[in-house]
Amino acid sequence: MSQRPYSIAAFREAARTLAATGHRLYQQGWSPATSSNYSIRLNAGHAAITCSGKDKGLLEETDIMVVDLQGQPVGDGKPSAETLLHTQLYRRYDEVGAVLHTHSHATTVLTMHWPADHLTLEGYELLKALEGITTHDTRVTLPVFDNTQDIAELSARVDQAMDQGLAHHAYLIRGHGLYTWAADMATCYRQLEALETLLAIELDRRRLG
Ligand SMILES: CSC[C@@H](O)[C@@H](O)C(=O)COP(=O)(O)O
Ligand SMILES: [Zn+2]
Repeated sequence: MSQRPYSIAAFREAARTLAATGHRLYQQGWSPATSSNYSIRLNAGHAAITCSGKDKGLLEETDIMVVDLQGQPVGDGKPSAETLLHTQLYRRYDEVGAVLHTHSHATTVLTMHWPADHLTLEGYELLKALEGITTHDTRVTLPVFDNTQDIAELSARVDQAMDQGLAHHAYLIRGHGLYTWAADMATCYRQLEALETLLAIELDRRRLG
């Protein structure tokens, strides 16, 4: 009998956390129409991730599966179409323990209406919700990558940008959404909530002119 390459207890806890996270993010309006994907690292070589095409407002523990860090399924299930954007982060940074991806109104309008390849958040107290930031007197630059259906190609572009020192807490994909990552899900959720709130504020401020 072959042994699972991860702890079943760790998987069950991750599946519970991911399902609850989906409910919260759906209620915020940041994960509509089956969009978004979420993951938690299980160990050095595996992550629990949402299966593809699931309604995040109704997400269940059975909608979570395991992939290796090459993005290959371990066991049954069809992993998120964007799995490689998660595994790129887990492979690159040993300290990353959770990844969240959302499709909010604000990230979509900001990246579709303004053609810039980055978006800057500066001077906001809420930036202190991001890992490692201790003052409002700071600037966070989020790279904006053009969207594609070739996720392997996009994950290579993200990796190259990180080689150049870009993308410390999060990045945006044009007309698509936000990816953010942190050491654990509580930190990652806090960071996501801060970023989505600040991006909605940024959109309002630009509308006001
Ligand atoms: C339903 S449109 C959104 C998808 O194309 C995709 O961007 C997404 O976030 C969800 O894909 P999934 O394969 O369910 O993880
Ligand atoms: Zn997406």
